Amino acid sequence: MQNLFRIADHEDFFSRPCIWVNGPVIVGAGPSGLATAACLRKQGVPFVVLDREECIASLWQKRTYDRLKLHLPKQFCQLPKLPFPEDFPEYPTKKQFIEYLESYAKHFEINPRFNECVQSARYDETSGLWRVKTVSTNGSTRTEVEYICRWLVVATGENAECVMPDIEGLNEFGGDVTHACSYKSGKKFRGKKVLVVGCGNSGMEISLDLCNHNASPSIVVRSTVHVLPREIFGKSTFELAVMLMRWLPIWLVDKLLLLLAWILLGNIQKYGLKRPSMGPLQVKNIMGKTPVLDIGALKKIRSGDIKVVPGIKRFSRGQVELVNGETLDIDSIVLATGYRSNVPSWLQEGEFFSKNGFPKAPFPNGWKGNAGLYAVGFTRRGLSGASCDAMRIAQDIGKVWKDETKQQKKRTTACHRRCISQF
Ligand SMILES: Cc1cc2nc3c(=O)[nH]c(=O)nc-3n(C[C@H](O)[C@H](O)[C@H](O)COP(=O)(O)OP(=O)(O)OC[C@H]3O[C@@H](n4cnc5c(N)ncnc54)[C@H](O)[C@@H]3O)c2cc1C
Ligand SMILES: NC(=O)C1=CN([C@@H]2O[C@H](COP(=O)(O)OP(=O)(O)OC[C@H]3O[C@@H](n4cnc5c(N)ncnc54)[C@H](OP(=O)(O)O)[C@@H]3O)[C@@H](O)[C@H]2O)C=CC1
Ligand SMILES: O=C(O)C(=O)Cc1c[nH]c2ccccc12
Repeated sequence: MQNLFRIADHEDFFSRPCIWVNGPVIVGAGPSGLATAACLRKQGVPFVVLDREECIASLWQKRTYDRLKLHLPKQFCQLPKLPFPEDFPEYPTKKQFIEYLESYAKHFEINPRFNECVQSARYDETSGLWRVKTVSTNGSTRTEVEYICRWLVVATGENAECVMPDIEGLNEFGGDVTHACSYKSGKKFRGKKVLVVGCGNSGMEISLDLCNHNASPSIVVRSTVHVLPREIFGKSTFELAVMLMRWLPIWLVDKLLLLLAWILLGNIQKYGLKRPSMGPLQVKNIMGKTPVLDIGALKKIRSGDIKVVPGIKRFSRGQVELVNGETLDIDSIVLATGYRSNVPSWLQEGEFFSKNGFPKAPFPNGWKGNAGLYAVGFTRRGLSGASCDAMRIAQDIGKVWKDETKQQKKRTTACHRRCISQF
């Protein structure tokens, strides 16, 4: 590793080794971190990528179910500078997407430092540098390291932690309770009555998967939900929306989408699926809540194979009591209650990021903070938003890098910071 070196005489109180990074530290080796690293590579800027897991794209490799496919067409999901292979289908499978990400990392020679969980990062005013502390564990051995760098790229994602709801009686339930991030397939739920809590894309697709494995799912819809067909007259709904957005205001695109959804799906409210008063794209933009792109759950709801139930009042042993007073016997619970950012738990900064772990400035301005701080993949616009951020960040850092390299060459002075040394 050429752009790292250990500052042997600079260890802190707990003899945590300090490592100088020549170039930015990127926290997270998911699609966002990989895209940023690839764009930096193209600019000739060295970098270090850190990830808490032992693989790239850990969300996709370890925390998603088997039947998952990308739900936006492939052209909206590929990362910068290396398109998907031509033989990929319109909606690549999770396996194909992971294969693509692996080859992407290889192509751009991105070798993350795995098993490095960032515990804190703070900007040191005196030195003008970022101090990034990590912990790695190997069995009972715990190693702490501090990385020191000039630029910090936050790429830990919108889905870093699972949201576990605090519902009365959940501890007394007694049966199997799984978060969507640990759900793999409906195989082990065959013949079981399963309560799926949450009706986003995860809750809907898991309910469908449970049906396909001969389980009996009930899905909790506690508030409202936008369901759209994944395709409208053979064309991707998302693609259609992107096209319409070029000419029309968002509220009008929303009205058209809802009209088309009504023609194709009919009135879904009669099944317990009440729509928000705001349109689907506006809800996504303002609240960050993704509309459900239906791939078959609605048909099962219509046929009664998936039962829609209102909010939960409380759980008791083997049972759930709903807000309408109904009580259901259930064997298992799947919590498809969503995810959250973990940035506030480790980044010691309050100007650029807000308390919810997202940049305060909305898209397209949430990628650059002060003092060399950047964020990639917090746009609520999926993989295409992450690609946009990555290109902007690499260009921004690349410009400074190139200017300084030019100046250094002119002066022909050896710069300590830029010296290429061995770790
Ligand atoms: C089930 C599911 C399906 C999706 N499908 C689509 C889709 O079809 N199209 C689309 O555009 N978007 C989709 N998304 C949105 C999703 O956000 C992106 O696909 C994508 O994974 C985001 O990439 P990311 O790199 O920003 O975050 P992630 O993929 O979550 O990667 C973040 C990485 O940071 C690491 N990390 C986190 N905290 C730390 C820490 N403290 N220290 C070190 N490392 C850390 C994690 O281990 C992880 O590897 C989907 C999301 C989910 C949950
Ligand atoms: N094929 C694909 O590409 C897929 C993509 N995804 C993406 O992953 C991201 C995360 O999706 P998802 O995991 O569905 O999370 P979401 O945040 O989209 O949905 C969470 C759901 O849980 C509900 N909820 C939360 N707490 C409770 C509670 N206490 N009681 C009842 N309901 C509750 C929410 O209801 P409320 O709205 O009332 O708060 C909401 O319906 C999204 O961007 C999604 O598009 C997910 C799956 C598949
Ligand atoms: O799948 C996701 O989570 C996404 O964020 C992809 C996405 C971005 N913008 C959208 C609008 C409608 C449906 C999905 C998306």
